[in-house]
Amino acid sequence: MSASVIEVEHLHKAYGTTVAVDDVSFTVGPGEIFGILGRNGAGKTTTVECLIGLRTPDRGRIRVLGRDPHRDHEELTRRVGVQLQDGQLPDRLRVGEAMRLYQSFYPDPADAKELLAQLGLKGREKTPYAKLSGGQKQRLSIALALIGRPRIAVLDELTTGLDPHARRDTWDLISEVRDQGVTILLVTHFMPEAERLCDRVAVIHDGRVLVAGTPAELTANEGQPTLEDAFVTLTGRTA
Ligand SMILES: Nc1ncnc2c1ncn2[C@@H]1O[C@H](COP(=O)(O)OP(=O)(O)OP(=O)(O)O)[C@@H](O)[C@H]1O
Repeated sequence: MSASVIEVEHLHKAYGTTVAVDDVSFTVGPGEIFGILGRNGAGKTTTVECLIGLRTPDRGRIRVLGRDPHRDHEELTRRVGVQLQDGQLPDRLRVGEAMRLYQSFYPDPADAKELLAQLGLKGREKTPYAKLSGGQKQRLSIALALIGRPRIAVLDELTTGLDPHARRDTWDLISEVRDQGVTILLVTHFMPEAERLCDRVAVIHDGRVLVAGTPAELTANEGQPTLEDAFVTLTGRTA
């Protein structure tokens, strides 16, 4: 028996001769906001894609809510919300239509109007996806990740492209979502976001976990003033 909602043990994944993930292990507890940090190409996306069943690991064991992401993909799809990357929705799909479409995938979806208002998209229901600004697209992708009332939300580059006001509103929303018991996996290079939101983080470098702990532990262990300084020191040292 384990209390973890996400367990990754000795994950390994290569693309041909490129080893993207090389023996990555970590666990995430219920209601935690867990950050996966790393430079470009570190192996973050590959790790997350294995976690949500989009890729099959070469080796290692993954359990999400006690299930195997590959074998139990369909069941997990209903319980894990994933933020889409830019450009993954049809240009002509309207905001309200996208929300209704995603609501139809889940047994007990959240209220679309309320969620859009929380994300600053009130009154945008009739706007086609292509006519949204970059920040509005980003906020719609967060709304779609949360519409199914997931047990786990996987958020990749949560606030990239958002202005400071929208970013702070989004951070507040994510904190509220977590307070409702949702576990959050946050993939980011934006250290102030990780410092502000994450209970624990893992720094991935060249497909391996360099360190894991609270942002305060990592910062203190490196003797640095901020998580960003600690991150640069840690990942620069091994470059
Ligand atoms: N589909 C693919 N085919 C071949 N190589 C890939 C593929 N996807 C990723 N890679 C390689 O695997 C390594 C890890 O990539 P990954 O996308 O997991 O990193 P990342 O940490 O998410 O990077 P970024 O922050 O730039 O998104 C990189 O060397 C990348 O070039």
